[in-house]
Amino acid sequence: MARPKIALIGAGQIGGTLAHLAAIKELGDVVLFDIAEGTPQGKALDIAESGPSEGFDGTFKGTNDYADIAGADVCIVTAGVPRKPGMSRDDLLGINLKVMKSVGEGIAAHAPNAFVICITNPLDAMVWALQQFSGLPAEKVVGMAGVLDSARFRHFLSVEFGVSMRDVNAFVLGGHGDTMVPLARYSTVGGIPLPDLVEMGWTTQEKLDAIIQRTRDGGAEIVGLLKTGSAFYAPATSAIEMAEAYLKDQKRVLPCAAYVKGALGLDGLYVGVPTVIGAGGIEKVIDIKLNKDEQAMFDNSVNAVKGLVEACKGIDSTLA
Ligand SMILES: NC(=O)c1ccc[n+]([C@@H]2O[C@H](COP(=O)([O-])OP(=O)(O)OC[C@H]3O[C@@H](n4cnc5c(N)ncnc54)[C@H](O)[C@@H]3O)[C@@H](O)[C@H]2O)c1
Ligand SMILES: O=C(O)C[C@H](O)C(=O)O
Repeated sequence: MARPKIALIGAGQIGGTLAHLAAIKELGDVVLFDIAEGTPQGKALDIAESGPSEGFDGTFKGTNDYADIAGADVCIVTAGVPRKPGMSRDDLLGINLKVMKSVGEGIAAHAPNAFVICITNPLDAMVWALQQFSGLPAEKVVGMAGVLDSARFRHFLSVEFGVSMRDVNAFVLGGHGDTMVPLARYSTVGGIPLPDLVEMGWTTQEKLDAIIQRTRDGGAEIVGLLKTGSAFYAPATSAIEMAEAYLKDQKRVLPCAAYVKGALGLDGLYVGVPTVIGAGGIEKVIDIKLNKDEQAMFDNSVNAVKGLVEACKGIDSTLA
């Protein structure tokens, strides 16, 4: 059977890391696309030349021509601009919306059957716009954010509790911005929910609150340290986890920015929710039950995302 084809739209920091991870995990043949001439070609060749030592098979092509993504099974989109210190993700909306238009048209023309994972910020609005511009089915177009935000939460918790990250599970829902909703009640260490761990005296509510806030600020913390760009290792790993779930029909339960109509009281919006990813793309949105406080935080986040979607419609009248 032929290897799957993975198209990476954007060959910057995340795009290059995605290509390297896809190579090491032997997920398929990789095409790196970018408007910058030489960058995708150089990264593709560099990664291919690591093959003999690493011992992977697969082909790696860099290109500036959308025709080369033809027939891709998965497209992962990082094309656009990252924020700089002092900026919010939302400040990228105008510039990255234009990028989503050209990327959506490129995917529609050459890879209409692909499972598309958007990473470009501001994430929830950009994945919505990408689905609109490409016209692909909503269950095949999804945004990566919840896996990353939850991984940050899990990492901070594992350090606090002094346990393996493998035994920490966490869910962060809502929009990928300052209003994101880390759900303590649905997050566990060794299967024990965080509120119970506070009651047991293993940590304090103050420490847990600080970890939740650090999770919300996780992207900005890295932007502040790097100064010239944003996180790329953990974002790439998170998107590869989603791509692998699709390619191997793993039925993974992952928090993603999915199109939600009906569940969680939503009437057609891309926002972070628990999903099941398998060969059908987003096969299920889990209609998680929230308590009053959680619902208020989720509603606040939903409203922030709705505001960004309206802003997109104001910029590009074809979206209205
Ligand atoms: N969703 C998340 O959790 C998450 C996490 C990290 C970063 N991001 C976002 O991902 C995006 C990419 O981040 P990065 O660090 O890889 O940035 P980067 O600047 O390193 O790479 C972006 C690449 O996009 C290319 N590009 C620009 N316009 C293009 C177009 N029209 N078509 C094709 N390629 C184009 C650029 O040439 C560049 O190589 C940013 O918007 C960033 O904010 C999101
Ligand atoms: O914070 C950013 O600008 C990038 C990304 O959204 C992240 O969370 O790392």
